[in-house]
Amino acid sequence: MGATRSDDADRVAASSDPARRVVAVLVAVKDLATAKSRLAADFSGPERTRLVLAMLSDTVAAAEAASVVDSVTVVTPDPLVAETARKIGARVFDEPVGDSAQPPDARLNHAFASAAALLRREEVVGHGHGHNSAARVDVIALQADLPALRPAELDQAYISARRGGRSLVVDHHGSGTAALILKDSSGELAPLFGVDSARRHAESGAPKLDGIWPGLRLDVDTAVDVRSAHRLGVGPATAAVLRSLGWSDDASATTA
Ligand SMILES: Nc1nc2c(ncn2[C@@H]2O[C@H](COP(=O)(O)OP(=O)(O)OP(=O)(O)O)[C@@H](O)[C@H]2O)c(=O)[nH]1
Ligand SMILES: C=C(OP(=O)(O)O)C(=O)O
Repeated sequence: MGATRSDDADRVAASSDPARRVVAVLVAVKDLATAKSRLAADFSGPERTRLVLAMLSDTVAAAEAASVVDSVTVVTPDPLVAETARKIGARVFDEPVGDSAQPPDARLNHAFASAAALLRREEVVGHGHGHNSAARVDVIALQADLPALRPAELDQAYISARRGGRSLVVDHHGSGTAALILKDSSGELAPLFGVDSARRHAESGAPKLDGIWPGLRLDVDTAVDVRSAHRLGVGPATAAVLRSLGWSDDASATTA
């Protein structure tokens, strides 16, 4: 949502441009009680909650600042996540509290798939107002825990994504998916997040995008990842939480 794309004049222009594509970022966050369990050995429950919300805030802010992005939507069953997301300008899709018999990855993929389908059914992305049947919606399903994400990384990944289907940004481990991009296609997002998702997304036809995007690829799951992100340079919300936990800003990079 770079400086000029989100104002009213642009929306009017967009509604009269049949070729214009709308780019919607979609972020999924599970309930805070179970989020980031792999950080439990290093951070208390309340610290994890603050960290998850801060990383979400920095991820959403960076996505909102990307020039190619028109809207950011957070899909979550958690009211505090929803409140945080709204405060920073994201839309929220409330997800029904999951069926505990359903495997966690299935819940996540269902949340992404149904939110993507809903976004693409809407005639106008933005705040759901207006009538722009010509709008075509591209979807970037993005991890919620990318505190070192730079807007330009997301711009470059979207621009390099292939048209007519899905593309994949592999995470820093090489096994997970940092982003799944559906561009200029009437096909489905068909998300396959979960263990080994990079391989499964690739095998299902999504090419892996090349690019030096350390912040985009650095999804934070473990304490080692927190340290890597801190060194790379995290956004202001995450920096504030880590500072409050005694982490020195000197350890983090200062480059934008
Ligand atoms: N909306 C929604 N988001 C989910 C769901 N399951 C996982 N997510 C989100 O998807 C991303 C990856 O999920 P996981 O790696 O399973 O969970 P995590 O909280 O990051 O970390 P761990 O608990 O350590 O596995 C995180 O942003 C989660 O919050 C779900 O059922 N619904
Ligand atoms: C669910 C995924 O992420 P994580 O690394 O957070 O488990 C994934 O990469 O598909």
